Amino acid sequence: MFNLVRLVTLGVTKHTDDGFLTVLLQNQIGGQQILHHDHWIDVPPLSGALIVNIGDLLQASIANLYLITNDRFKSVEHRVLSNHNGPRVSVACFFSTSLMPFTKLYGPIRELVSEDNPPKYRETTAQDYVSHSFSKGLDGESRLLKFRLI
Ligand SMILES: O=C(O)CCC(=O)C(=O)O
Ligand SMILES: [Fe+2]
Repeated sequence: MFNLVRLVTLGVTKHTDDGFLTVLLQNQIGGQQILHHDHWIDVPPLSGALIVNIGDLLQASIANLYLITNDRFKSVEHRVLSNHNGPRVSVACFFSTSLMPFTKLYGPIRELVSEDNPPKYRETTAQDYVSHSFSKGLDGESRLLKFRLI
């Protein structure tokens, strides 16, 4: 249920992750930043600490055992700056079924929607969502817009 992908990071432009959760270990070089109220904040390297990022699918949808949060949780915008203090290594586990051909639909969890808080996203499979993410690339605009109802 997860993909282990990261290798050596040379720098990554602003984006959110397209799965449910990402768990990440970075070495002492640092470089990751999150966007908070329009300011980039360093995520300092802490020996033995893991970074856990919420991804788009957790923000927008929910599976029976996960959550579908209808924007209650937000996928964090983040980026990685490369610097010249030494080789940067990060190891990331992306929790998603990604491009596997599963037909399970993810949409806002019933318990979190109401007349006052209607669903903000239409249902999608993880495969369709990640295909959209791959074709869109990291252009700085949220991929969730395509699935947004209101
Ligand atoms: O290397 C990092 O710190 C993060 C990389 C990242 O954001 C990603 O692969 O999605
Ligand atoms: Fe990321």
